[in-house]
Amino acid sequence: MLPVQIKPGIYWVGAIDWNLREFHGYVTQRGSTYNAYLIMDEKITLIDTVKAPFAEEMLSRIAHVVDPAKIDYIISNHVEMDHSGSLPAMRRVCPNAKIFTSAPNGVKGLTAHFGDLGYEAVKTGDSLPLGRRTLHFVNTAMVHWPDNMVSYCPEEKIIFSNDAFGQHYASMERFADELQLEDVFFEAKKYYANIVLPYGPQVQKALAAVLPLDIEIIAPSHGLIWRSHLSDIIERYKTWSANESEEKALVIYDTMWHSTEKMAQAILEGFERKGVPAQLMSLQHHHISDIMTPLMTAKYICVGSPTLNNNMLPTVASFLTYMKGLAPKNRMGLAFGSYGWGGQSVGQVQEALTQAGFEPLDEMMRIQWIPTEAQLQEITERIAAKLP
Ligand SMILES: Cc1cc2nc3c(=O)[nH]c(=O)nc-3n(C[C@H](O)[C@H](O)[C@H](O)COP(=O)(O)O)c2cc1C
Repeated sequence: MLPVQIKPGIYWVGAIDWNLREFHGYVTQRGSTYNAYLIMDEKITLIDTVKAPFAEEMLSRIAHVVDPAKIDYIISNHVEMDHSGSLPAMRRVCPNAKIFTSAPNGVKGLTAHFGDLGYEAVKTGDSLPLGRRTLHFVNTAMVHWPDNMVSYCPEEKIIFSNDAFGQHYASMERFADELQLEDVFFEAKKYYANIVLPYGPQVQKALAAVLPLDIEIIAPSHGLIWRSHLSDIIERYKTWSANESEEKALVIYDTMWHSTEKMAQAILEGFERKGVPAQLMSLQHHHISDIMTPLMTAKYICVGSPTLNNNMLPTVASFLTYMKGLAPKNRMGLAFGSYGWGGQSVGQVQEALTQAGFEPLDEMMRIQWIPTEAQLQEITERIAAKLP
């Protein structure tokens, strides 16, 4: 339970949630961390806290540096409870510490969650002198809640970016460059796809406000800290926030008796024929949050469901609802599936893709009962014919 010094006088004092596997519907195979940071200055300052059950872990790390009762300032960059959940515990330990949060939504949100712990409102342009250092606040509303803000320390060139640039990744290492970078980028992509994707314009606004700053370290509130490869993660955020997709395809489906699966394979072959990288993703084997990662950068999204009691399968409906909420843009969609008599599922999938704003790649593809070889070949040819 040791703190980690990230710069002289600045410590990571967060908590490691090794066993976290589910985060409001997002599968976190690698666990997560809740990152809180302690700045030792004339005003001893804590940036964010940790999820409530981890308050003791955070306090024990702080205690290695300073008596937690001596903390003067607490900055709450984000109301969500994985970062604010230990504010009541901190209030008990240091009753006179000032808690700074965004105006007005940070104050409103923290009050709704924890009652009036005594909050001081700050907004973009405000700065807080700590002694040798200062903190500057930038409101980043809707990246990804209305209250979000980030805190920047110009003397140290550190931005405490809260959820932005974070990843769910439990490890003893604190810096991204201490691990396999591709794994960290992958988790950052999964995080963006499942949490931040609906807020592209707000991310771009936040990037415009923050990127002119002189930054050496990005210290997010989950996962690894960026002290190198800053331009790599920033470039990814620019691409993801612009909803830029690649010539790649996903064929996502569920099936009861494998007919829709055969159609999915035939569609996959169509992409293969035109050299478009494609991935087959069965909803029986892939969690919807894992589908979102490749989906975020794939242009062609094909979704298949057989008909069950006049409806699409619940797994497909669940995926489509989740995807619609995350609102990927600039995509082409295709609905397909097998049926026995009414065959309503395919039209329902088609409607969901239209509602999601996807342009149709082709007419929906419906096959009664078991597809024949000839029908499967026709599917492959139709897909190939539609591709550039
Ligand atoms: C429990 C059950 C309910 C079904 N309900 C419908 C239905 O309401 N309408 C329909 O057209 N087909 C219905 N079917 C038939 C399936 O859609 C058909 O068997 C289809 O080929 C299955 O495709 P799959 O092999 O991809 O699962 C039903 C099948 C089952 C097993």
